This record gives sequence, structure tokens and C-alpha cells, in this order.
Amino acid sequence: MFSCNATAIKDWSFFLSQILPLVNKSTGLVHRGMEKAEAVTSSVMATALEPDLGGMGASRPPLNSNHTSGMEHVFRYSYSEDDLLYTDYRTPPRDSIPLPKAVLYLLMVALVVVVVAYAIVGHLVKDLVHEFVACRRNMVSIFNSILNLTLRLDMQGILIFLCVVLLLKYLSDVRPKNLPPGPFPLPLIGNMLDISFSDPIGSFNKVFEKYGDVSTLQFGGKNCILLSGYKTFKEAFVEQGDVFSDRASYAVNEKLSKGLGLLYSSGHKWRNQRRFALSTLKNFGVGKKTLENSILQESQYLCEALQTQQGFPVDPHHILNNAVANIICSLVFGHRFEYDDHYFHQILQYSDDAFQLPATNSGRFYNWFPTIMNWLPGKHQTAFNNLYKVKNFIQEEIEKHKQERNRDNPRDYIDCYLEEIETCKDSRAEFTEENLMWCVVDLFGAGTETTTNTLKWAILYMAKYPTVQEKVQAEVDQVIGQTRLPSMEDRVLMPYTYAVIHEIQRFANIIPFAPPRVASKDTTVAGYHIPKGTMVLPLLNPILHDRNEYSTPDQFNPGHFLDENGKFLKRENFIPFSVGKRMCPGEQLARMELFLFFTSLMQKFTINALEGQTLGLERTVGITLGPKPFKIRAVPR
Ligand code: HEM
Repeated sequence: MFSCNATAIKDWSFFLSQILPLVNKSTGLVHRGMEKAEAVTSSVMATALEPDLGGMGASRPPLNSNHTSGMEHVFRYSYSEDDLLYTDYRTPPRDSIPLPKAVLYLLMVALVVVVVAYAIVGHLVKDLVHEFVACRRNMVSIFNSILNLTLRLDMQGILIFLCVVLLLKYLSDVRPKNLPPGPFPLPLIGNMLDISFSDPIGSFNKVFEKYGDVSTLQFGGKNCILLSGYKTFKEAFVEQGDVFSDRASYAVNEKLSKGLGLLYSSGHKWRNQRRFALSTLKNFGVGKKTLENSILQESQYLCEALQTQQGFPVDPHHILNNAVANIICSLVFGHRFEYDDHYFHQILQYSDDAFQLPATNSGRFYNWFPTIMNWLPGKHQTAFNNLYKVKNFIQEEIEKHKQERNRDNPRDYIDCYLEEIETCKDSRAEFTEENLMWCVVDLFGAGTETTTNTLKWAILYMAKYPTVQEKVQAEVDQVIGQTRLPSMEDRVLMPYTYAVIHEIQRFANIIPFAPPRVASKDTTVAGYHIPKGTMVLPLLNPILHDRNEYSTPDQFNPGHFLDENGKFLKRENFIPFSVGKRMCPGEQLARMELFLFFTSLMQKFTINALEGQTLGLERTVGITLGPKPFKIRAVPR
């Protein structure tokens, strides 16, 4: 009566779209004057098929909700004579019938086991046949043996055929058409084995080198697109800024921030919080002379603290961390902390533990098996506890602000935020005390570790590459001298120092990949299809080590940022702060801190390695990559 090939039947909706109009026609259901019995048939059929008729709802007349009495309900699906029942129905994309992956894998494994077992049994059967022949048993038993053998061989063939079909199905499912290339994912574990536990960044680099700017890895049954290359970054994060502005949600960041704050929030809430943070930081002097003065004051405290070491071996971590943290503290809390405040040092350490967790092995395991990991001890538990202490510390500051604030004269970010909680009418923007706490956690974490680690690398490189240090000092002496403080205006007169700061950031590459984003709709990047909901990992490392851009990408070479006349060379693809809507909101602040702290240190000290020691370039593992603990001598000049 109608033609219906195997492919069409496989596509259930397509099959229905073919068959239903014919069934309706043949039963006369398209006419108003239908018999009640036919209408009942129609109603029952339509109800039974409803789950598969999602696309048809739109073309269906609205249901009569008052259909509880008599036989009225049989007219639920009636329509005018001219209405063709399924005119608006469009065949959905022809995905094959989805089978739960776990079931599929289990079936595959079970079948492989059966086939292997069967091969062994097959040998036994063969031996049996030989035995039968050898023993010249009667014809009946020989006939039975042959029959058995044939049956079993048939079964074996069927099983092998099924295995091949399932394997082909797995292979076609595993990498949907036009998704970027990548290493082949194994059933259940995906590409877990492709990412080294000790050196995840090295592993991402290898994937990048093999597959290029856009590649796919699979974790936990989900595809994750690795994006790199300056052009690709711009295409995705700038030109399609709105599509890629949400953060991917995974177990660790859910636990760390519950989707609040600045770093891991998304959508309307994130947009409003970020806008507010940027404008408030600007009001309190970011990018202006007022903030420059407070950084210069802090750099004097920093130099005094180093001076007290009198050139003895010192690990610069605490001093630098305290100095940098004080800048963000004065913007957010309205005050700074002394360098010998051990409680504050502890809080900084706790904040760092929590901030780095997503990139550690404990964080990775937590993402894969959150329920189990919640019960197991480990670094993740320490980080969660430590975050709790940081939250308490911040909560105390918020309480103090609530008591002491003067509404007419907000002193800092917290005062302004408390004001916003009272005045903001947009409840979806979530200006709440809880969100305030998470925003401060993020400003504190993101604003401290990043700049501290960059300055630690700066100190280490100066000790390791003394000729570079000498040139910087010569320029500092020439432009600033020893009697006045540095200023941001000196930057244009100090191309070498400015180039060195850029090279420190490029070579140290403290954030090799930005926190993952998620595609908010189906899109295309570099010609590849990126389906809605896919996680995207922005790799900054290959961009800062691009061989086509930097002559010696794997060496510390300030020449990368100098032209042939020794003038500063601005490079468009130098993007340690990332690009697009989610790029670092602290870039201006960080650049100011780096220039003023670094030049102040170079003005007052010569940084030396300890005698007989070669400083290494090993890194810690985390969201930001700092140098492993090291000691230097800061000799006053
Ligand atoms: C050398 C110093 C710094 C570097 C290299 C750096 C780099 C970055 C990078 C690469 C991102 C991720 C961007 C993305 O997802 O595409 C980021 C985000 C962020 N940074 Fe920085 N950053 C630095 C300093 C700071 C400072 C001083 C602050 C303090 C205001 C800060 C606050 C933030 C925040 C709040 C985010 C999250 C933004 C969002 O998700 O919307 N950063 N930073």
C-alpha cells in the first residue's frame, strides 16, 4: 500500500509521517462528519503516538480543556476540512534510535566475551567431530554432531555480525559529523588516558600540535573542544562573543561557587555582576592616578620589607603576595594588611588552595566522580575547608562594613555593593549578600595569585638572566634615577623594561588555558560544527608560543617585543589576559601593578641567585602556574 524502506522505518518519526496520513485517510478521519467510533480510534491512536509527535503540536488545533463530560473528548483532534493533519510536520534530523551509551558498551563487551568463548568452544566441537569420525560412531550421532556444529557456527557468525554492527554504531556515534578531529576516545573513559596527570598542559599542547587550532577530546561521555590560535580565538570569543560568554559548569566550580561570583557565573547574573565590578573598580581609581599612588606606596613597603633581609637568602613569595593582595584589599575592603600578619598569610594560602583546585588532579577526579570524592579524603577536602575559612574572613569584613558604612560616602567595593543590594530592582541580577561574598572571593583569588606569580617569575628570570637585569637597571637609572619614584608615564621612555615585562608574561604564561566556556547555541568555528552545550577550553599557551609570531618561542628573549631600532613592538596576538567578553577585567590594574612593582624593585635591588645554585624553571600545577619555591638574594643597590 505504501513504500517504506528500512532506513525510513529506522527513523521512527519519518515512518510515522508516512504512515499516519494514509491511515487517517483510509479511516476517513480527515472529515468533520466522522463517526464517533472512528473518532475514538483517532483519539486513542493520537494519544498513544503523542510522545513521537512533538513536532506536530504546533499544527494541531488547541485542545478543548472542558472535555470531561459525555463523548466530547472524542473531538479533541477534530479540525477543519481544509486542514491537512500533518502539513507543518517536518522530518527531524535523521539521528539513529538513541541507545544509552552504557548499555551499548556493556552489550559490546558481553558480545566480545561470548564470541571469544565461542571460538574456544568451536575448537572443542571440531575435536569432537574428529573423535566421532575416528570412532566411526553410528550415522545418527554423526548427523547430530554436524547439525550442532552448523548451528553453532551460524550463531558465531550472527554474533560476529552483531558485534560489527554495534562497533560501527559506536564509531559513528563517537565523533558526530564535522566535529573537530582529535584522538580516538575509548568506550567509558573517553580521552582520560590522553591527558597526563603530571603534565596536563603538555598533553593539551601535544593534542594541539597534532590536530591544530580546533580539536576534540571526550571526557565523561561529553565532547570538549580545545580552541587555540589567535585567529580562531577572535572568531570564537570576539566575533561570536555572546555565543561563548557562558562558563561551562562542572562539579568543582559548582561546589566552589554555586554558579555565583564573577569567575564561574553565567548569563544575565554574570553580565550585571561584571559590569558593576568594572565600574566600581574604575570609580576607585583603576586606570587613574589615585590607584597609581597607592601602588607606589605599597611598593615602598615592599622594598622596605626586602631591605630588612639585608641580602640574605629569601623566598620572595610571602612579601610579594602580601604586597599584591594589599592592592585588591584596599579596593575591596578599604584597607591593607601588615607584612607580618600571619593570619592574613594563612588566608592568602587558603584562597590559593581553593583557586587552584580545578586544575589539580584532585579537582579532576572530583569532576569525574563527585559523589564518591565527596566521601573520600584528599586535597579537594582541604581546599573546600580552606575556602570555608576564606569565606568566614570575608564575611567578617562584610559585617564590619554593614555596621560602619556611611551611605553618602562609600569607601570601597563592599560599601558600593551593599548599596546596590538595597537599590537594585533587577532580582535576576542577584545583588545579594551571598553573591557579594563570592564576588569578593573571586576578586581576591583572581587578583592576587595571578600578579604575584608573574612577579615571582620576574624575580626568578632576573636572577637567572643577569644580563637582562643589567639592561633594565641601566634604563631605570637613566630614566627614573635613584631619587624619585617610578611613574606610569615613564613607560614610553623605557622600551626595554616594557619589553622585558611583556616577555616575562609571555614566557611565564601563568594561565595556559582559561576556565572553560560553553557554546550557548549551535555554531561553527574554523569551519567545524560546535553543537549547543559543548564545553570549549581556550588554550592560551600555544598562542603565546606561536612559532610564526616569535622567533625563539621557547627562550626568554625580550627581543620578541623590540623592533630593529630598539623601540617597543606591540604584538596583536599577545593575549595573556585572553580576549572577548570574558577577558580579564583586572588587566589594567595588573599592568599597572606589574610595571610599578617591577621598576621599583629594579631601582632598589639587584636580584642574585644563591652561590653555586642554578635556578630551575619548574612550575607548580594549578589554574595559575607559579615557579616552584625558590630563594634569591635581593642585594640593595
Ligand atoms: C598578570 C595578571 C593577570 C592575568 C595574566 C590574568 C588573566 C586572566 C585570564 C586569562 C582570565 C580568563 C579570561 C577568560 O575566561 O577568557 C581572567 C579572568 C579574570 N580575572 Fe584576571 N588576570 C590577571 C590579574 C587579575 C587581577 C589583578 C584581577 C582583579 C581585579 C583579575 C580578575 C579576574 C576576574 C574577576 C576574572 C573572571 C572574569 C570573568 O569570568 O568574567 N585578574 N584573568
